[in-house]
Amino acid sequence: MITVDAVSKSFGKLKALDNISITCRSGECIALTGPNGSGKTTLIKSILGMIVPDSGKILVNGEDVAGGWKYREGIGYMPQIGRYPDNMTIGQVLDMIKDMRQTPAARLDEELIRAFKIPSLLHKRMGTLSGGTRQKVSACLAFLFQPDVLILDEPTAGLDPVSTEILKEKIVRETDKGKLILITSHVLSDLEELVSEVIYMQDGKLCFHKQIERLLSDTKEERLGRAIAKVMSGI
Ligand SMILES: Nc1ncnc2c1ncn2[C@@H]1O[C@H](COP(=O)(O)OP(=O)(O)OP(=O)(O)O)[C@@H](O)[C@H]1O
Repeated sequence: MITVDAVSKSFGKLKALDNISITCRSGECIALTGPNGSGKTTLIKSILGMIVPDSGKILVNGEDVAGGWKYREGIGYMPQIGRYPDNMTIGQVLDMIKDMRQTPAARLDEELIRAFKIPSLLHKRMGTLSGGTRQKVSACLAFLFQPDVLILDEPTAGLDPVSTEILKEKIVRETDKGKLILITSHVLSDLEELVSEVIYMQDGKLCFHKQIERLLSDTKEERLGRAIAKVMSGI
């Protein structure tokens, strides 16, 4: 569970987060969406402890994120652009991260590694990978340690259609197991089969946080994109 309580963050005069309060519960797959520059990445980075808010409080599974890094072990994070040492191979990156975490092999989730056929690519150097293969490595790492919370930033960007389906099916399976999954994406058509709730931000403010069925029934729309457009145009 993630609780964001009255969080604000400014960069100079710009309020990137303006008094945001939201609660995200386990077993939900939540779309975090909004226009470019609305504060989504700033919110995610604040949850991950990569940005320190000016005010407010964030709890992840009951732990204050300002209180130390231990809580991060419970979060799998797939960044928009994964950055890895160029001269390491995929195999070395996977081994290094497994070594750092010291998780017993039996507790690793290697389902995506197999589904994306990563074992045949282990010898490839990170610096030579295509954008999509790099995304696959990031996805594998996000799910590897079976975290309770997954934060996926534009997860399907750059993935081919087959890999997108593999990742979407994985997201559904993990949500059904009771994980909390927060996804930012501009590709709403990719999200509508997955998500149970939508958080919409604009200009650093929370515009709404609704269950998807409620959003669709309130707007009498069948498509997520049209429903959001209707709410935001005030119809
Ligand atoms: N480190 C920073 N220094 C200054 N301004 C920043 C910084 N990080 C973000 N901003 C600004 O804060 C605002 C919110 O940015 P943010 O990246 O959170 O938006 P976003 O909703 O994730 O956008 P996108 O959909 O384009 O990824 C933007 O105006 C951005 O320029």
